[in-house]
Amino acid sequence: MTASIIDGKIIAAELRGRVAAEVARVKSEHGVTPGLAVVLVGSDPASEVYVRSKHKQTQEAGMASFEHKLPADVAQADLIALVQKLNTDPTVHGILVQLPLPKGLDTDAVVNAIDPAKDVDGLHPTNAGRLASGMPALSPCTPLGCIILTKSVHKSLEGMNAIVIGRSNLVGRPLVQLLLNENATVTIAHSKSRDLAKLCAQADLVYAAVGRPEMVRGDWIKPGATVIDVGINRLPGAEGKTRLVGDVAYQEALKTAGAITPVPGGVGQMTVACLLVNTLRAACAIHKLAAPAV
Ligand SMILES: NC(=O)C1=CN([C@@H]2O[C@H](COP(=O)(O)OP(=O)(O)OC[C@H]3O[C@@H](n4cnc5c(N)ncnc54)[C@H](OP(=O)(O)O)[C@@H]3O)[C@@H](O)[C@H]2O)C=CC1
Ligand SMILES: Nc1nc(=O)c2c([nH]1)NC[C@@H]1CN(c3ccc(C(=O)N[C@@H](CCC(=O)O)C(=O)O)cc3)C=[N+]21
Repeated sequence: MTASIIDGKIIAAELRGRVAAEVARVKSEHGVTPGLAVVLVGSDPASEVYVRSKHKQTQEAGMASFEHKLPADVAQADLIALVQKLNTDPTVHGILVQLPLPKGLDTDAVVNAIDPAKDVDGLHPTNAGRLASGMPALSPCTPLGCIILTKSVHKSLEGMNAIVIGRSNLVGRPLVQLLLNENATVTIAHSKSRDLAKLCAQADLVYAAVGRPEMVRGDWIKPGATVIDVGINRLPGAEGKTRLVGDVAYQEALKTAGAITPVPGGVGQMTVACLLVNTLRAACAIHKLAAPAV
């Protein structure tokens, strides 16, 4: 069997189209232009890929995009002061602080300083707690994108066996919560899990969010399973360039999976599109408008 390829580019473009239409409506009917502020401290290769596409796509959707680049040795107090300024800036509806932060900065303190109403990454404990309690919340973009991609293959995830490999606050944990909301049966694996291959073999849905290039092998995958590869790993490529690979051995998995996301062109595309969705949602909630139809 050769897996069908889940085209994140197309699915994300459709979603961005719906966001752009709603942004145009909110602007003309209510005079509100949703605005996203991105804070990048120092330089991290994975973060830079993300920042590039975010800026462009935010503007293409008709939103305002603000970028704040700070040096890696910025003082904690100055970073928090910037977040607090963005909290009170009426043109900003979404605040995203790129992670990981350079050593020496207290990530929890920075995330906790973000106004939960503007927390488009869904990282603030208020949003994480609301999601875990089954309440409406701003949820992290990558897990939201994973669910949309899965639903492009399976209308309902009810009763399906899912495995999420990785338990970070940004990806693994919130993805588990969203899968529970879809009534999937979820196994959570991490660096201390035993016999990942055996755990994977039982899963109809495999989510790899580890940060280890091609760790998940083709023969771990149950024939016909849907594989969602979250990993973005940069490896040295031809002619001194770098190439991106996922956490799944793609060529191997193609042979056993029923459907699979490529890297690039899969989950990463959806992360940016869902960030636009969250910014639009935040803007509507802040201005007490009805939730957008996206
Ligand atoms: N496509 C996209 O839009 C995005 C992609 N990413 C990518 O996704 C990947 C994961 O990101 P993120 O969640 O932030 O990473 P983290 O480093 O925060 O978390 C990695 C998780 O993987 C687990 N892990 C590490 N080694 C193993 C192992 N050998 N076996 C099983 N589990 C293991 C860790 O377990 P433990 O908790 O025990 O340490 C941890 O829970 C990265 O490649 C990142 O670049 C991230 C965000 C968005
Ligand atoms: N607070 C915070 N929130 C995040 O969501 C967050 C973060 N920090 N830090 C870095 C990681 C990584 N991440 C990516 C998102 C999209 C692409 C993306 O657009 N990928 C394209 C690749 C484009 C190319 O080829 O260059 C694709 O996969 O098709 C990549 C990486 C979000 N992250």
